[in-house]
Amino acid sequence: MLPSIFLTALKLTDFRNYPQASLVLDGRHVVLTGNNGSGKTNLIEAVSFLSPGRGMRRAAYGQVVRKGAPAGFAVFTELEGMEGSVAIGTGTDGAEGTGRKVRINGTQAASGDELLDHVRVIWLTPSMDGLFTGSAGDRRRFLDRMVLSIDPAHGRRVADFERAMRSRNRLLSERRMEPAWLSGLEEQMAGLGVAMALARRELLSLLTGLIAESEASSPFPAPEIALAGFFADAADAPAIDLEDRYRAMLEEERFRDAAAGRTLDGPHRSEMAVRHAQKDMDAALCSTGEQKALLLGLVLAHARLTRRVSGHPPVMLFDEVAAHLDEGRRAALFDRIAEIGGQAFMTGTDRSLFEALGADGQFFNVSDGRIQAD
Ligand SMILES: Nc1ncnc2c1ncn2[C@@H]1O[C@H](COP(=O)(O)OP(=O)(O)OP(=O)(O)O)[C@@H](O)[C@H]1O
Repeated sequence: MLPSIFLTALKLTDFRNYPQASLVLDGRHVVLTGNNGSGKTNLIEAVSFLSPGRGMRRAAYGQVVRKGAPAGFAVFTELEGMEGSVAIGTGTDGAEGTGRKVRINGTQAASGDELLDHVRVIWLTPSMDGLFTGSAGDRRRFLDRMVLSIDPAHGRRVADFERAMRSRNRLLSERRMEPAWLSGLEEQMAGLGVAMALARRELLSLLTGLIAESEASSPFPAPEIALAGFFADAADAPAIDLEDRYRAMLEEERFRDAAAGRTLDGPHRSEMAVRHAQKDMDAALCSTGEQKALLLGLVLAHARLTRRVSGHPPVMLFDEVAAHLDEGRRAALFDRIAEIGGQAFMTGTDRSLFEALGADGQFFNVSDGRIQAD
């Protein structure tokens, strides 16, 4: 069994509907039950802040601070395995400003990406239900989050590409067509954009290999995933050729992009195509239940890949997942989680959904922003 990194303490201050909350955890799976609106999702959202970005709800800072709180919020965690602590928040530690700050072992991190050196967090939430039928942007973000777990430099790469693209868009919209300025930005976009596409391709190929390995034993349908949109047809072309091609295209399309007010083609428009392999059908055409099962299969494969690449099982957050599975699939989910080996946080309104976990679960009841061992 690979060494696990798990939360031993979680403390919240003025986070969502929690004025104060404190949990002592012992490494078992954490089960949170309670009525609708009690604060179960809020609690695991706090755990999702242990990954770069804005957490599983992509919430703005102002949304997570408890309504009426005198200052900012704080999320404090202690982790076994990294022997240290991670604190995220602002205001309450006397820090100036309103940005979200990350402190690792008491020292402010230069960027949230540093969290990936310590812990990886993966989640599945009801808001992801429409992933296959929803916007390409959501699928691209999901894909890029998966890439981060195998390649922590990916976040910076995407941010730098987008910054260069915004600068190019600004120049074009203002009709400032100075070739030297535009060429410099397009050069950056070509290098970063191709690196983005290659990192995505690598992730999908690793994930596909892993899904093929475990397909026979999985009760969840195997998703077939591929890159769609820009660079999808690039196959195994060398990076240098792709860069040349993209740079030439950007130069050629300056007037078209100026008219549109934005860069129309590029890896910022790529996304992920998912098919139900056994049915040979686009995931978007599958039934709601089949889509949920496909997504669960994808998230579990990603968890296994993260474990293989980082050397530690990820912390896994399953919001309202158990309630949508029949008894057999629920048991299979618990088995899969046990195989992966990391700490899982699971929510549901009904404690009986989790009875099969037995002594592997640490149970809490959540009621109106208060949490008690159950
Ligand atoms: N910034 C905030 N300040 C105070 N309360 C908030 C804030 N943001 C959200 N809430 C409240 O937190 C409550 C609990 O939300 P949460 O999503 O955690 O519920 P839940 O227990 O997961 O419920 P469900 O079973 O319905 O999904 C909601 O009633 C919401 O109004």
